[in-house]
Amino acid sequence: MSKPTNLYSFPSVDALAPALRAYVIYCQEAGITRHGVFKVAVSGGSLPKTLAQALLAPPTSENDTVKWDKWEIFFADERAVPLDHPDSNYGLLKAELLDKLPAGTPQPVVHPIDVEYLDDPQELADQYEQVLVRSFASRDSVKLPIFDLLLLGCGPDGHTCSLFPGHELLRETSAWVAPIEDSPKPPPVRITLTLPVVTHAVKVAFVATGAGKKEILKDIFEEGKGLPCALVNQGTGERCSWFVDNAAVEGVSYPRRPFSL
Ligand SMILES: O=C(O)[C@H](O)[C@@H](O)[C@H](O)[C@H](O)COP(=O)(O)O
Repeated sequence: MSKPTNLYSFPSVDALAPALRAYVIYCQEAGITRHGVFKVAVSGGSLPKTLAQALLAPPTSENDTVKWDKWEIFFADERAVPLDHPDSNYGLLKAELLDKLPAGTPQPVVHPIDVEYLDDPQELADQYEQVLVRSFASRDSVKLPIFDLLLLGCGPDGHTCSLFPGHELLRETSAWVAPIEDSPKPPPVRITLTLPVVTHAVKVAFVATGAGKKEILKDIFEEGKGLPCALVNQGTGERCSWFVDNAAVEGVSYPRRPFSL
């Protein structure tokens, strides 16, 4: 039986950001040690902004370095829209983070969706799965891709990636990437990593901030209720860490841990 998920709570987003940075750099170093690169997937929503606050801060020591040229960035979920559309998660990450890297920064490899397939969600997902197959193929017997880190958000209904409560996609067992055409959160057509891929990652980090999350965090941490975020917690145990502010966990009885690596 794995140990329980880590819940780290901070007084504010400003206090959370340096811890998130330290955690991401820890995962980066572990990835580089393992296979020379850092394979990370990110969600949309409020995450890219908080991530930017964490990662664009000046380094405080020699070990506190984001090695962008070792990063391979994937999308944990993406909306079926052009890359310059306001709903694009790629566009969001680019605007919030990638475009703000200081001039001369060695660039990460970024894997957006192939917009040629926007009109065919299944093909869009299959093509993105092929991107993963190519990227992870050098690893021994790849039954599932093993991301070094997944950086995820939590929706007010308990969804994560584009895995929504009660949706049949939660029962997907074979695809790595799946289409969804009836997302309750607009826009309706998206692709998403599937639950087996999410729970197979070396580490999973959720970032959830603001009082708007406290009711659902109660459900996720106290009762589970089969919510997608709770399923990730159950499938990953101590490999999963939540970075939240106090407002998001007010009244949640699950024990917080002091942040440490
Ligand atoms: O494309 C998306 O819609 C996101 O990937 C989604 O899974 C998001 O992470 C959550 O909805 C949390 O969003 P907030 O952080 O904005 O609440």
